[in-house]
Amino acid sequence: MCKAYRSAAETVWAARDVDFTARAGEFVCVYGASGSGKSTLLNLLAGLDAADSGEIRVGGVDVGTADEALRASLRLRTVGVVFQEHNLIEEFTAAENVALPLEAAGLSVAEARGQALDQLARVGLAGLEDRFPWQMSGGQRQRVGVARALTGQRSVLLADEPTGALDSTATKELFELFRKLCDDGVLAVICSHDPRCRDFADTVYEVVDGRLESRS
Ligand SMILES: Nc1ncnc2c1ncn2[C@@H]1O[C@H](COP(=O)(O)OP(=O)(O)OP(=O)(O)O)[C@@H](O)[C@H]1O
Repeated sequence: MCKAYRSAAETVWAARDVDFTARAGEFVCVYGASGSGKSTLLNLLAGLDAADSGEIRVGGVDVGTADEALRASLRLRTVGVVFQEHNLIEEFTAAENVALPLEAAGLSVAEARGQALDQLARVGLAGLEDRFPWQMSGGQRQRVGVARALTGQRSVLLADEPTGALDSTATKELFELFRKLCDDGVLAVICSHDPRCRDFADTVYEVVDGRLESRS
């Protein structure tokens, strides 16, 4: 699979001959220099951007040829994304933030809250459901983001520098959570500059000028 950004002045290869497969339960760590193509890779996997050539299959869906409705459905049912900043809605509690995509998918408020509480317990936040983001630590807020990304039985977790705003202890705890979730069957592709990510991963790649080079 290839992806280039072209302008009159230059062509930047953000993904070059990328060829990889990952399975349910696998923790994939991707690292690389700034500008090497990590975010591009995640955006392509999430169907947020389109490749120039090649095929990307996520959970049986060909992301490349899927129309916007199918890609939106993929993000609602299969793939969840976590970013460096938690992107939670400050006026909503943890449970309301996690329930939001479920209500958008058509669940009743009560059903959505029930599933949100299950997901929050899964990420270690039982008892904190009714706190607002500003009443939680950075690590706890990222866990809410992970719970939201996995609602609706989504099983593929993509994260772009999820520990970028966290201290050392919260960083290690988040990697431990990703490991636990993968042991429960989640496929996680985590882009991280933090070398500790590699200690928890099954598979490690370095992105070098858009190429994915195996490091495990
Ligand atoms: N929309 C765009 N238009 C033009 N070039 C782009 C665009 N998006 C990304 N690029 C270029 O593609 C390359 C890969 O960018 P990408 O954001 O994937 O890198 P990254 O490894 O995630 O970097 P960082 O660690 O700094 O976030 C970079 O050279 C970047 O400048």
